[in-house]
Amino acid sequence: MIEIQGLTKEYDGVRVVDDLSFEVRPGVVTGFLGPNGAGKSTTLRMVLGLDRPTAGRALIDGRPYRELTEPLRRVGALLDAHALHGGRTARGHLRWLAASNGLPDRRVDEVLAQVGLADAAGRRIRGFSLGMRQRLGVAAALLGDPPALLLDEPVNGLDPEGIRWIRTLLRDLAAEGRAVLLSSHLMAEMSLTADHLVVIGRGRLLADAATTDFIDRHGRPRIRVRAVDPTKLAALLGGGALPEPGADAVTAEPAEDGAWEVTGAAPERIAALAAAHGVVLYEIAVHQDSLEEAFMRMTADSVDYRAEVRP
Ligand SMILES: Nc1ncnc2c1ncn2[C@@H]1O[C@H](COP(=O)(O)OP(=O)(O)OP(=O)(O)O)[C@@H](O)[C@H]1O
Repeated sequence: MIEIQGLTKEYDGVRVVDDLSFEVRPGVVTGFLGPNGAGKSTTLRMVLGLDRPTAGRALIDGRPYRELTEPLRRVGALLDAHALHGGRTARGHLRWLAASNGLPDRRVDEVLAQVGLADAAGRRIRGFSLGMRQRLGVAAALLGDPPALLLDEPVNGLDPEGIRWIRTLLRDLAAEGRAVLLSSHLMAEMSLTADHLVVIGRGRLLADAATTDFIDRHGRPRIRVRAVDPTKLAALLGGGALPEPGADAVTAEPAEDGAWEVTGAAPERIAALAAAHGVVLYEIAVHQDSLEEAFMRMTADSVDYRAEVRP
């Protein structure tokens, strides 16, 4: 379990992480999202004791990272896949890490196999592709078999097979009861991997919710409608038949192939209206926004919100 409590970081008087509080719970993949410069990496560095908070604290199993006696057994991290000694072999790098952290040598070959690098174990890291470096970084994070994992952009540089591999790996690690925190800008991937989302903007917490709840809350379902006679449908929906007095904003816009897209009205109501006007529908389908659309809408809202609270 990772607990972030009132975490704050200022650089030269500028707050880049601002009173942030959230938990990364065991058994769950938590996605950590935010626009560029939102403060994600700074937060992860503070959790790992690489940066000192200006205020607040980050706890791993109840203790700050710097107080952990065997840190690699408590938390594994992938921060920057480039920060590797190129002259070492993959196995050499992991053996050095295991030895300096009091971890059994047998773990080295176990994690190399787990990340699919067994065949490249004896090769020097400088010849590794970015994807191979990412896998080696994941191997290092897993070396101490830790109950918590932090991964900053782990799919960076991975091909589609690698992306699928990491998704399955992270979901399996969470299913084993580990707490997994994952940052990524790839929204489609995030929506497939993360059960829970923590979203920050300019260092502040914007959302802490189950992924499905986040999309339901910030996405806007659209109802796609098609009729046997598109002209009749256009006359009905384009003629403003849908909005009722006092109703929430209802929009009806033409889409391709004579279809219309309606927001703000229930599908039952659209079907009933069409039936009442003798318009025969042959398609009526609800489309929920993707995580990306929900995220864009949410962070756009947050810009307005910040404009209100910050002069
Ligand atoms: N050592 C530092 N000194 C001064 N400012 C810093 C330092 N490290 C980060 N910052 C600033 O803090 C802010 C947050 O940066 P951070 O890298 O944490 O964001 P991020 O959410 O990880 O962004 P990205 O998605 O681009 O990786 C940025 O404005 C950055 O310029």
